[in-house]
Amino acid sequence: MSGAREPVIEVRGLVNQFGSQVVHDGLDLDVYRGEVLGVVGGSGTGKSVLLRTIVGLIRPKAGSIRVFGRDVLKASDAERREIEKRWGVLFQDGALFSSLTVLQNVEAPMREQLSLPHSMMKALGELKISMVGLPPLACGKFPSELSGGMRKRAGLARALALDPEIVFLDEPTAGLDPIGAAAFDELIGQLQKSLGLTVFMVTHDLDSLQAICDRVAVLAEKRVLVTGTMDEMLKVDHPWVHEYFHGPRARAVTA
Ligand SMILES: Nc1ncnc2c1ncn2[C@@H]1O[C@H](COP(=O)(O)OP(=O)(O)OP(=O)(O)O)[C@@H](O)[C@H]1O
Repeated sequence: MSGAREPVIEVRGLVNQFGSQVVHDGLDLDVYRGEVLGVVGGSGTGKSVLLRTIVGLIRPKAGSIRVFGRDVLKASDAERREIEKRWGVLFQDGALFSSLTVLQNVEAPMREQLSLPHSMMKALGELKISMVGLPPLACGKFPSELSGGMRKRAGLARALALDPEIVFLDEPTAGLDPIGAAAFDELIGQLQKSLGLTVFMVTHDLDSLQAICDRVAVLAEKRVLVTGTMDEMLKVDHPWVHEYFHGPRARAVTA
């Protein structure tokens, strides 16, 4: 993680509500440039909703979200497009277009955002696909022809299509076997270091937290209850945090 703590995402007083259900109530969070932040919390605490709100898929009821110092909720459409070019998102299921090949999926954000000759997009797409450890043969395959792990990698290649500064990952290792999950963690860690990425990662995976996260943010009680390193999490006196970081699964990871 870089020494200067420059916040690239600043969330303040966020309120999200669906009908009578308040999911976030005054949530604050900073994400610093170059860090890998793991976002954890019990099921339904609003981790995915937080990610989706930051990237503009959910409009919050109240609060402010600054990304790269700009208020994304008040940005014009043109400003938003400029900001969106600077991040990539990997959704839980990869969210690939099923009717497009892997290469066409990776080219899609380039077609939308850049005006480049097709030969250049193809070359860049192939580069991203190799960066995530997929063989060249994968370029011409459709998502349905890939394993779950390969689909995640293809989704990651698409998230990297525009050379983003921030990557948002929603439970990237969910559904992978432990070896596949460890390999995916290693890939994210390597890419983060070599590309200097800031990573916002929603996860349930204690191995991922231990392996690649610089800091952890715990969602509970409709807000970010606490942030800190894994070591700091061990000292937090809160029932859910204690159970999560001291439970049998945690002991196996931190031992
Ligand atoms: N578009 C929506 N409309 C209505 N309710 C929603 C919507 N999106 C999410 N919710 C509700 O908001 C709450 C938080 O959902 P979210 O998916 O963020 O949880 P999570 O912390 O990511 O959970 P999990 O760990 O189980 O994936 C849930 O109760 C969910 O039903």
